[in-house]
Amino acid sequence: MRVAVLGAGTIGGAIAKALKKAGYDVVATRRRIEKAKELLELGIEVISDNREAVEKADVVFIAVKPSKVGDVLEEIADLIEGKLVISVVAGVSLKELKRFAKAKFVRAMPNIAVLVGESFTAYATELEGEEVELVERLLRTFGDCVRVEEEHMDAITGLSGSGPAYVTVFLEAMVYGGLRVGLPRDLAKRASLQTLLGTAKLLMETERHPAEVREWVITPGGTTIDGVFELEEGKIRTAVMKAVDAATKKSRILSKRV
Ligand SMILES: NC(=O)C1=CN([C@@H]2O[C@H](COP(=O)(O)OP(=O)(O)OC[C@H]3O[C@@H](n4cnc5c(N)ncnc54)[C@H](O)[C@@H]3O)[C@@H](O)[C@H]2O)C=CC1
Ligand SMILES: O=C(O)[C@@H]1CCC=N1
Repeated sequence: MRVAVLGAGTIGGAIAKALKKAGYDVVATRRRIEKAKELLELGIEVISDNREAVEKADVVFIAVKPSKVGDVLEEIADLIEGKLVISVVAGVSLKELKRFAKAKFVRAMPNIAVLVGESFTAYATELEGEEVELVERLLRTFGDCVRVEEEHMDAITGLSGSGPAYVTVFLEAMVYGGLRVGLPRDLAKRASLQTLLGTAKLLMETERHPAEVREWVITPGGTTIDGVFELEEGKIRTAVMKAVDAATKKSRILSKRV
């Protein structure tokens, strides 16, 4: 099966790599081919002609910026009639996509953890049966994947699409916390990262509520409660909720700019 990835930038490049690693034949396009050295080294064909890429492909991923998706779809409209086209473009609805071409569209939202096979990818589509099975086979090469109602896609974008950026802010703050109390940089980073990974794994494997796991850590009168007290004073919960809300709202208005 041959897959075209139009717009092999940050996420498109990650998608091309994941598909190639899973054994798919991948052709990718981007404006400046000289920036795609890593993809070429992996045996991914990189060209600048979207029409040539689509002609050769069974499935097409679109990973250009929201402001470019209309132009790209207009350019390839006749070639994607009846073809499976998966858009990972933030904020652009199935209805918008269908305005440009008669393709079998899927709206998906992965995150940058595609690079390590640990994305959370949600997708919405009107397709059924074997076509959805193919979509899932492709998206599973990125990590976990779930079908959702399209009404959730902007919120998914604001939560898990943008989420790695929020987590890195928190992680960096933890490392700085370690530096502040005198830990060497490497040790502070290693301790913070493993704590994040271990806590995520613990919550996933035990399926416990985060509050319950927090109670396991807080020894009455001990160290953790003093740390948690400071976090609550810094209003970390409202800060994170506001971040997700702002990114979701932005996703909702992006589609008006296509
Ligand atoms: N960066 C991320 O973590 C995620 C991004 N997305 C979505 O993916 C899309 C791309 O985002 P990024 O990868 O961050 O941006 P980017 O700027 O890194 O990548 C865009 C790529 O599109 C290429 N491009 C521009 N015009 C083109 C055209 N006419 N034909 C072919 N290629 C063209 C550019 O050369 C560039 O390589 C956006 O719509 C964004 O909403 C979705 C999920 C996660
Ligand atoms: O920042 C953005 O618009 C894209 C969508 C989700 C992650 N990055």
